[in-house]
Amino acid sequence: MSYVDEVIESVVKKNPGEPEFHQAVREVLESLKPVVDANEEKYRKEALLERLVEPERVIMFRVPWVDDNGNVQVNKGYRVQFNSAIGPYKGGLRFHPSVYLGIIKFLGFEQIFKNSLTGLPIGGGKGGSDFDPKGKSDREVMAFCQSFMTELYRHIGADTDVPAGDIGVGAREIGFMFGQYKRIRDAYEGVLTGKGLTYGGSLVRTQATGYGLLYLTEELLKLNGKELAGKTVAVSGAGNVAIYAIEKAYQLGAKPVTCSDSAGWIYDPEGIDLAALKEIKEVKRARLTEYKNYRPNAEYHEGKGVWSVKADVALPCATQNELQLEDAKQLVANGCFAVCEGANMPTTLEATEYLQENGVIFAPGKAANAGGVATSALEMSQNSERLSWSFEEVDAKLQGIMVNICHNMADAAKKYGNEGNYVVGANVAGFEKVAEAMLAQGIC
Ligand SMILES: NC(=O)C1=CN([C@@H]2O[C@H](COP(=O)(O)OP(=O)(O)OC[C@H]3O[C@@H](n4cnc5c(N)ncnc54)[C@H](OP(=O)(O)O)[C@@H]3O)[C@@H](O)[C@H]2O)C=CC1
Ligand SMILES: O=C(O)CCC(=O)C(=O)O
Repeated sequence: MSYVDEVIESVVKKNPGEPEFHQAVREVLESLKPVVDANEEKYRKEALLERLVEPERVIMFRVPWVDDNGNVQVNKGYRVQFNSAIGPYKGGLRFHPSVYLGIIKFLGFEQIFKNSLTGLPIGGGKGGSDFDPKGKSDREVMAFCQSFMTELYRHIGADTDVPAGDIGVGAREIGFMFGQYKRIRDAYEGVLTGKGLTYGGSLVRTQATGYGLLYLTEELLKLNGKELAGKTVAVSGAGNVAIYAIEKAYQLGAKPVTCSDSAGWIYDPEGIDLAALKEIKEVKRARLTEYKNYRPNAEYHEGKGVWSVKADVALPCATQNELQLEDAKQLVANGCFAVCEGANMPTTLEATEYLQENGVIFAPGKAANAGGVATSALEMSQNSERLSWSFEEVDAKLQGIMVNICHNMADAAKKYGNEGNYVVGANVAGFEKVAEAMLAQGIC
């Protein structure tokens, strides 16, 4: 059995009941085989892969809070500090009822390579809770966030671990958590990113993941002799990533025609009405059923279905494993030629293989959605120097980072004989720096 297969087998055995974590490890390690084969003796001697797949620290805690009826509620809280070889742990917090340890571990593991790809000094971490902010009052969300931070504060810090948002965690939640950290620690520091602009946030962070996704998509299409302008785009999700992906798609001359939430999806052949979408999701925090009030001619369907629409480019921006083999088949049959992942691991392994085998340009999330965390790292830099950069300056840096990621993953794929396989390219390019740093730092 190869070294890679041995480690995958042991991960499955040692981490039972965590299929998303197994999936993420398998995707990364399988594609690293050429690099691992070339360095097997050294890596085995140092147990490099065994250390890579084991988080440096896992923190799990109780989060008690009182709801608006005076009842005590209890949620689970997590922070997985996965790898600090190249910098302080960095990665978002997810508040969603589906959260359990396996989800946080898969996200933390992905984050190691994504953060490395940005070229910035940030390690990999992730956290969250099974708390569902949907339908809760602002006071309930505040009570939860304050309780969550009352435990988390002792494990994080501007130079140790810097959380940010993810599903269910936006500016409101970050604000409540920042306030509580400051109060307990008596320290005004850049301990979270995605902060509001009045208290240390960075311009462009709100837009960064969606914008970055489109910057990378445009560059990757160019590399493949195609262009984004004039193309029809299918987007899933209706949250932070999806909204700003749609905004930048318009700015780059494309036409986004779909979006979705966990209840249903919209097909608007005239192009998604961005102002309506922002009002429904960012202001009213309402369901997509409301979209018909703004655009009576658009279609609303319950359940899943975004990938059945005819589109040139698909941008999954909702959640893990939302694009499955049957969806991939529909996309290919409808002439889709590029899939770039805005969400983390939205495409199953079988669907990814099918898309690649059918000549679809496929950009994995750890490269395509790295603009969010990259801009978070720019927020950390601004906090450290106690300065704020202009929108244009941060946006230009973001664009430069995404273009670099695109070329680095394409070059790495080519170097290891897998030209055009950007899954291999992104994993190899992200891994090489982390591996070198881990080897240089000894057994730790
Ligand atoms: N925010 C960021 O900077 C970054 C986010 N990502 C990834 O992008 C994805 C989206 O995150 P973000 O936009 O921030 O999150 P949001 O919470 O802002 O939006 C998530 C969207 O996806 C939908 N969704 C979430 N879970 C499910 C589910 N189980 N089934 C169907 N739909 C679902 C939500 O619908 P509903 O409202 O009905 O729940 C919502 O429309 C995630 O995979 C996240 O990890 C990656 C890099 C950075
Ligand atoms: O901005 C960050 O620190 C993290 C963003 C994130 O959660 C992600 O990249 O998946």
